[in-house]
Amino acid sequence: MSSAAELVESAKKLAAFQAVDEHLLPSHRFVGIGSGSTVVYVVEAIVAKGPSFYGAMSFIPTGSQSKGLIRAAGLTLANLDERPLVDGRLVQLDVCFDGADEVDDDLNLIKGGGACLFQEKLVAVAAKKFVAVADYRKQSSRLCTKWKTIPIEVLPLAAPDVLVRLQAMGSPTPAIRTGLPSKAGECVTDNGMWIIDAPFPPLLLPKDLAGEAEGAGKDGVWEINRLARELLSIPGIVEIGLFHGFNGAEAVSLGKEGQAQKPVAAYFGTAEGTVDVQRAK
Ligand SMILES: O=C[C@H](O)[C@H](O)[C@H](O)COP(=O)(O)O
Repeated sequence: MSSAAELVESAKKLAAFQAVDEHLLPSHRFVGIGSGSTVVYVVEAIVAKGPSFYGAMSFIPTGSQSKGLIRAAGLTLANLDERPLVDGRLVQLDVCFDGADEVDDDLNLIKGGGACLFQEKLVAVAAKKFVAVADYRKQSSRLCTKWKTIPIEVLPLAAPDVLVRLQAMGSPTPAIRTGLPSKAGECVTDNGMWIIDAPFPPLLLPKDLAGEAEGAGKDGVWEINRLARELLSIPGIVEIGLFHGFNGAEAVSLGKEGQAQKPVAAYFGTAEGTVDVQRAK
């Protein structure tokens, strides 16, 4: 491995270990495990705590890679729909750890670089608390600055129409993701869908509009919440890789438990060997 690649790997590991140390408690029973290369270290950090710490916990995967990680580590696997009912409702996950492709100033995320966004969102919204883990390359003030496309999971049959609709919204070159080099043809998700990567100019935060709500989307520049709503209104789009809105703590005060997509904190391993923690204000 080159030294640049080693720096990135060690940054991911530092972030994951600190996030697990600060957010996983021995009293926790249901823990979401996201997808991607950083989450590998989350599982490593959990295993390092020993069976007396994690033995009573069940781990909920966000896709087939994550399921494999949980199994290989010898942790107890449970599917999202297998949580017990309490007062007629599926019990919430205590915490969920997941990676991100880009994180903005307000902890909105782009996810789906590894085509796992749909189950990731289902697990994130089922958790009381979502914690993002990443390396320094993922931090930016506005989404679509460094990671320039939004991954969108679509029904294959609808993909050509969705491409046209995205172009009409101002995404210049939306493209169906290929499975190359490992698979000829389209990238097929864990849910049997395809991914469209749709480029957009850097997204505005609600605070950028300062009362000019009608300006959202003007001149092809979108405010994040409005763009998310518009994308999800397109028939054929199953889910989008924008994680936005509010976090678990805010959901409680808003009376919207079970709808929180944003992390309460993002942990970024740095190239200097430290961890930069961005917490919700
Ligand atoms: O589809 C993949 C997921 O959203 C990942 O969590 C995201 O791409 C970040 O992955 P990594 O930790 O490999 O950068």
